[in-house]
Amino acid sequence: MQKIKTAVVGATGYTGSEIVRILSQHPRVELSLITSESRAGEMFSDIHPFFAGIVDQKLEKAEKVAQTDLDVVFLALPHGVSMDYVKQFAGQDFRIVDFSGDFRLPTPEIYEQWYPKQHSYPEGFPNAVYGLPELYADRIRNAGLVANPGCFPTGAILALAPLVQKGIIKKDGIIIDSKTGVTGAGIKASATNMFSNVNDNFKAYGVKKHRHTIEIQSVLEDVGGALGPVQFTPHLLPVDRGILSTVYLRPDSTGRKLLDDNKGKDETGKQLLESIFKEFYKGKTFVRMCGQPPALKDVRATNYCNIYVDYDDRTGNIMVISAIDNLVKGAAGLAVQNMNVMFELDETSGLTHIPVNP
Ligand SMILES: NC(=O)C1=CN([C@@H]2O[C@H](COP(=O)(O)OP(=O)(O)OC[C@H]3O[C@@H](n4cnc5c(N)ncnc54)[C@H](OP(=O)(O)O)[C@@H]3O)[C@@H](O)[C@H]2O)C=CC1
Ligand SMILES: CC(=O)N[C@@H](CCC(=O)OP(=O)(O)O)C(=O)O
Repeated sequence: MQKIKTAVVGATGYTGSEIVRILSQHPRVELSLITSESRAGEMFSDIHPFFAGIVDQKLEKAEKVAQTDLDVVFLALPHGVSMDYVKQFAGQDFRIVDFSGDFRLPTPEIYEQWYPKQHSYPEGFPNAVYGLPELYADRIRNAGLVANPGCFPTGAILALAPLVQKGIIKKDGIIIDSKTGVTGAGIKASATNMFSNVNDNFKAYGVKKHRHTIEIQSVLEDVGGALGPVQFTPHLLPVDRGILSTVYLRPDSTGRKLLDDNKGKDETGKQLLESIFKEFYKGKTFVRMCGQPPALKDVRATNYCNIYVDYDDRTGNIMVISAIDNLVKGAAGLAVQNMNVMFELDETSGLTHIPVNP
């Protein structure tokens, strides 16, 4: 059977090397090209010795992309850099999955309100499809440019979409509290994420202004209509990988009636909420509804998103807790899942890893 010819641009970084890890074991993929601008000419496995004997392939410059026969190109590049590559590759035969935030938002104007750069390729927006297959598989199937979601938005949107669509929560006052591992910040340690500042420590950052706020808000509004401003706060955990998000919601009058009517009956509020999620994610292998709050190690190094939902009848809050691996379901695994959808493979192809725990 013919293999899908793939390239990874920016393969030395955290998400770039993570997608090389996944693609190198994908039964339907040929890893045709891996690139780096700063390390071109070097062996990938010399830079990342954990690939020794597995991916002993030379890194090329990205200019090699245009000269290579490819079906799909993964751009594992920073925001503000990706857009120039997407522009440069316009009109080529291959399809693109972009890991950055450059094409995730509805318009270039909104992008420029939340990212510190003028967009160099606004013409790319109408063709970009938001790459969350649990919501948009039909759009992704034929897309030329897939904007792979941000890591926080993936966990937060999967935790919220079923209830937003069902229309049983108040549109105002959605609170998302997320905790992430350090690899979310990329391979180059800044003062914020250097060992001595992260180890044995914990703090919030991006308060009131993190760019993922608008990404989460835009997608949820696409799913369920206008919402009041979403409150999103990320925190930096002293762990390598993983994002745990806790979402607090108020049921609206319909939701409250549904939940309160259930008091003392066979089906508790928790079970009622779970049934909404199970219905919404029917047939979606990578979303797992759990009977207990998830832990990061329940999903580590896998494409799973584990979700716990509950109703607290003391406070009247609905709580949803989700866990993902930021490098897999939050980036590289999701990109491969998107590729599987685009090339009409089984969605789980190459993504059947079991979590590493402990
Ligand atoms: N880390 C995460 O958990 C997630 C990251 N993302 C997004 O994925 C993208 C990559 O992130 P991540 O892997 O963490 O980042 P890293 O910093 O780890 O890697 C970025 C890569 O981009 C390359 N690069 C940097 N600047 C340039 C440039 N000017 N031209 C060409 N190549 C360049 C570097 O390669 P070299 O120096 O070898 O050329 C490096 O390999 C980002 O857009 C990020 O926001 C999305 C979801 C989750
Ligand atoms: C720890 C840390 O710094 N995390 C990053 C998450 C980046 C990410 O993965 O998402 P994008 O693709 O949108 O950049 C941050 O908060 O900016």
